[in-house]
Amino acid sequence: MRAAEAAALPLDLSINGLVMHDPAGRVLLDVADLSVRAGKSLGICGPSGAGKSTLLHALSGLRRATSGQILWGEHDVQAMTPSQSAAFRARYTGMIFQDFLLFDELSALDNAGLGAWFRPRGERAKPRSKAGAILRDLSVPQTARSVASFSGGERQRVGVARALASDALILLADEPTASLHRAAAEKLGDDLVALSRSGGATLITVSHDEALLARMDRVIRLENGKIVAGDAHV
Ligand SMILES: Nc1ncnc2c1ncn2[C@@H]1O[C@H](COP(=O)(O)OP(=O)(O)OP(=O)(O)O)[C@@H](O)[C@H]1O
Repeated sequence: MRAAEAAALPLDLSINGLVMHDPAGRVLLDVADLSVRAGKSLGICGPSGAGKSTLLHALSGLRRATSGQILWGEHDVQAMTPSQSAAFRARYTGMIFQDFLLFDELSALDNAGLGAWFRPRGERAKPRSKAGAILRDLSVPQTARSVASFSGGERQRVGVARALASDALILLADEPTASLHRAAAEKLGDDLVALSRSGGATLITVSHDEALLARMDRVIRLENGKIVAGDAHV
C-alpha cells in the first residue's frame, strides 16, 4: 500500500456554484456543478481565454473564487487559509505547469525528486529512487547536467516526472504535451495516463491535444468560463 493511501481516503471532486470574477467584475468562471470520482480522469478543452488554466489553479487552491465550493473529499480548497492551502497542495497534488516551472540549475533527477520532499515526513517514499524510475519510464536523459540545457520536450517530461514522483492523489496538468511532436506527445500521453492510473490518482488535464483528450474518461468544454459541452460527472 502506498503511504498516502494509509493516510488519506480517496478524494472525490465536487464543485458547487463556483463563480470567479476578475478585479473589474468580469466573470472568469461560472461552474455550477462538476464532479469527478477519485481515480478517474477528466480532460478540459476550449478556446484560448476560456478559463481552463484559471479553473485548474482554482482546483488546487492557487486561485481564489468569488463564491462557491471546490471539495476534494471533505477538503474545501476555496475555504482554506493560505497556509492550509499550501499544505493541501504539498500533501495531495502534483502539478504539471504550462511553462514547466523547473529549477534550471538542477539536474533532471533533482527536479523530479523535489515534489516528494514537500510531503509530510513519513509519507515520503524514497524520492530519488522513485523519481529515477519515472524519468526512465518517460525516457528522460539522466545526466548530471542541469535542465537549463534540455530541449523543450525534455523539460516538459521532467515536469511530468516531478508530478508523478510525488505519489500525489490529485494530478493537475496544464497542456502537458504542448511542447512535443506527435509521436513524443502520444508516448507522454500514454505514460501519463498509465502511471496516474497505476498510482490510483485522479487526473485533470487541460489540453488542446485531441489524442490526449481521447485517453480521458470524460472531456468537458469550457467557453467564457462555463461548461458548454461534455458530461460534468465522471
Ligand atoms: N488575474 C486576472 N485578472 C484579470 N483577468 C484574468 C486574470 N487571470 C486570468 N484572466 C483572464 O481570464 C481569462 C481566462 O484565462 P485562462 O488563462 O484561464 O484561459 P485559458 O482557457 O487557459 O487560455 P489558453 O488556452 O490561452 O491558455 C483570460 O481572458 C485572461 O486574460
